Amino acid sequence: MGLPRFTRPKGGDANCSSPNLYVANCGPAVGLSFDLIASVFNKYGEVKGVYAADESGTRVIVCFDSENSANSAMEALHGNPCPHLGGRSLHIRYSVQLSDQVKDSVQVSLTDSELQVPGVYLLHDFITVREEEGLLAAVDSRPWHHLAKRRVQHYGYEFCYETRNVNTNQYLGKLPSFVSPILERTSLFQKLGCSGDIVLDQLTVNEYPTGVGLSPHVDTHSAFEGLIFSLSLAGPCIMEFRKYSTGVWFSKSTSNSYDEVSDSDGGSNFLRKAIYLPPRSMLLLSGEARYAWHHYIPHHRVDRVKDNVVRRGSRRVSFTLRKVRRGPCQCQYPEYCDSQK
Ligand SMILES: O=C(O)CCC(=O)C(=O)O
Ligand SMILES: [Fe+2]
Repeated sequence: MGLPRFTRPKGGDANCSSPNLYVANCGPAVGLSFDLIASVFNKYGEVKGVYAADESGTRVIVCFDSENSANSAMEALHGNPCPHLGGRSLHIRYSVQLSDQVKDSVQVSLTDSELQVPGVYLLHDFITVREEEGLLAAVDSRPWHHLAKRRVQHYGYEFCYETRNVNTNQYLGKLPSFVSPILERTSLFQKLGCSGDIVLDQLTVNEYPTGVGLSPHVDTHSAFEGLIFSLSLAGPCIMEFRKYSTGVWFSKSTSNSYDEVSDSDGGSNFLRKAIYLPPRSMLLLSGEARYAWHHYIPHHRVDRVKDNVVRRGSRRVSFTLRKVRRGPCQCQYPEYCDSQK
């Protein structure tokens, strides 16, 4: 099923009758499934579909077969606590045409082969649930460094968000032993045809509260070598990949900590793809994906994945494993490369 082509009405549009209703204060983020919402609205006429109105998870579009049905539902349900929807008071308006945000959505792939970004590899269930618990306990027992919207830990070398680089003279020591099994297992990617000797010496642990993402960026070429691994723990997210038509080695965002970003970035001068990263999956960025594509985690509480709406967990923790570069980058993508500027 495609995305709905309706949105919240603005100004005078609110009074225009329509078979489609914009319903606020209900949705998957407050524990009300689309099926449940459809069953309640079905009492007033045939519901053709219930869709996320935006990424909040608390606003939906209910599409009826006729304006009459929508009118009846509006009269009965607007502003009143609804016992079948957790007693919530619904705020309902008639819905109008296609929003930019909906137009802005991108199909989300489940696998690397479906994604078709050269150099992206994704292995599901890279670690077990037990291992995941162990890794989360290990990092939770260590001090977190607070950024504006998320918390981080650095091992091996500190990553400096102002310069987007590492200070190679400041070695923090070997990577902690709790990542050793993961480091060993990265050899699985070689079997997938990903070449390169993998001696990783830098780990950044990111903890994203629900709804927090990461602005579009290319990991600085001069800071890290060509393989970047990212293990997802605790909660899922989607990662979007953008290939800009003109090379920009620095992030599109103005923020140093990768925190601030507008979800809508025009969208016309770049190619967009997205992949779903479930907990315990390991992502590898190599080659073109690592050097020439921006990666980005949209700031969503819920993600649309195929025909499902997937809620982000209460947090997502990622382990990004990289190898610090010792000389200038000599990649094949000079237009994206800070070493070759
Ligand atoms: O959280 C992630 O999976 C990605 C983190 C990332 O891109 C980075 O630290 O540069
Ligand atoms: Fe990154």
